[in-house]
Amino acid sequence: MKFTKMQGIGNDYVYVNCLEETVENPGEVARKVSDRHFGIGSDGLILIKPSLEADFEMDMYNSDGSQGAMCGNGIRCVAKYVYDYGLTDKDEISIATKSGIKYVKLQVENGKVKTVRVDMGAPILNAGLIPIVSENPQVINEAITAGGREYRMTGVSMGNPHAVVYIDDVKGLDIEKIGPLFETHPCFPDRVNTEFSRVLDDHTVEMRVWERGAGETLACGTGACAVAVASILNGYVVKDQPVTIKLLGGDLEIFWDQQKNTVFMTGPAEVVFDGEIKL
Ligand SMILES: N[C@H](CCC[C@H](N)C(=O)O)C(=O)O
Repeated sequence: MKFTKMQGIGNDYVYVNCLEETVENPGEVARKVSDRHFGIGSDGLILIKPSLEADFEMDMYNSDGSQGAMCGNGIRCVAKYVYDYGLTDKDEISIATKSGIKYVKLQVENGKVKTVRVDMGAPILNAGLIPIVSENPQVINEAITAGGREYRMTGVSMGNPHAVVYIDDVKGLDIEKIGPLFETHPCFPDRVNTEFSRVLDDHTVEMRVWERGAGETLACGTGACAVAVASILNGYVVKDQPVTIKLLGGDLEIFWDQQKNTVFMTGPAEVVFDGEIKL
């Protein structure tokens, strides 16, 4: 199977052009190729497919083989792939995902995509739709107990579920211990991606993420969007202006246009190498 390894601020996936390759049992393939010792090494597998409703389709799988509904760092790399590898010459493209069609704008330099701006769509705040079990219609700064400690969380879906938790010491967090406790917490029926965040100033938030189905990754695009939305809802950062989200792998610029109620994410996408693997 031919593949291209790509990364968006360190959130790395194996990309397969399914206009040329056929991938049977993608969940199993994701588990196999993601292994950083016996496989290629990645946070998961992303299939680039033809689409009848959009220019292309993105089909994303976490490293545990579970299918994700949306992937922010992944969609930027899909956009780069289809332009740089000659599948399109358009600099504005539509990509169908399990959480709807997303529209992306490419910033091209010397014939290659450098950065991508994605319209990530409207944040979903209704608890039942995220989903988060709560007696409140929205989960804003709500108490949750995990590992015998109480945290305050804000729930946001960007097509996939996120719990944004504000803590004082992001760098020193034992995320390997607390991350799984959130991921499998009974109040998240579909599991959850958890962003452990600290507000640095009224335009900047730092975060680390424990991803559903992948563990700690260096970055999470949908998670960065969730953190920006949660930080605005809690009044921690300015409204109607871009917010910088600082992740282990780099920064993303997030702008929640509350007039249009849609979230824009802007960031880089890089090719690491092309390869072929015998499955
Ligand atoms: N683990 C996520 C999918 C990947 C999201 C993340 N890598 C991003 O960039 O948005 C989930 O199961 O919902």
